[in-house]
Amino acid sequence: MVKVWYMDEDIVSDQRLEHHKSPPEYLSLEELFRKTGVEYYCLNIDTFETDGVLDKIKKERGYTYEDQITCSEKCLPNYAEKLKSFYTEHLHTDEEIRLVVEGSGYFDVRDSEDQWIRIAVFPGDLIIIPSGIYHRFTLDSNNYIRAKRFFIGEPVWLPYNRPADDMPCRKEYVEKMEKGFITVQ
Ligand SMILES: CSCCC(=O)C(=O)O
Ligand SMILES: [Fe+2]
Repeated sequence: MVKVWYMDEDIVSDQRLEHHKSPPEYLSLEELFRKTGVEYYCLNIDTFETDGVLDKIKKERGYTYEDQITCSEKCLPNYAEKLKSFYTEHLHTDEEIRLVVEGSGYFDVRDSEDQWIRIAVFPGDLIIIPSGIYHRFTLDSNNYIRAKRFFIGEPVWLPYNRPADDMPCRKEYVEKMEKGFITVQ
C-alpha cells in the first residue's frame, strides 16, 4: 500500500533510501491530491485483471494504450542511462500513469512550494501524475519494479527536463493548482 512523505534535504546520500525528514512527515492521499493533483487508486493485485475496477478506470479516463515496463538491471535495456533520466527532474505533456504489479519504487513530485514529496508505491498501487508537474522516479533499495503503463492514444514518453516553465502544459498545471483543480465547464 502506498505511503507518502516529505523528503529531507539530503542530496548527497543514495537516492534509493527513504529520505524521511526528522521526525517523518507523512501526507494522506487527500493531502497529496490537494497539494499536487496526483491521483491514486488502490487495486486488488490478485483480482485486478478480472474484477472490473481497472477496466472502469480505463474506460472513464480514456486509456486506450497499455504496456508493461520492468526496471531491473537484467530486463531494462540501457539500465543505468534510463534510471538516470528517470531521476532527472522533468515533466511531460501528458499524464504519467503507472500500476505497480511487482516490486516497489519511489515517484517524487514537487509541491507548489517546490518541496519534494516522495510516493512509495507497491503492487496494486495505481498512480496518475498530472501533465506539467515536475517529478522523477527511482528504484528503492530492492532494485526492482514491474509496472503497467497506460496512455490516452499513442504514447509519448518524452521527458522535458526542468526548467520547462514556458511550456503550455506547465502553465496549465500551475493555473489548475492555483484554482485548486476545480474544473468549471
Ligand atoms: C515504475 S515505472 C518506471 C519509471 C517510468 O516509467 C518513468 O519514470 O517514466
Ligand atoms: Fe516522468
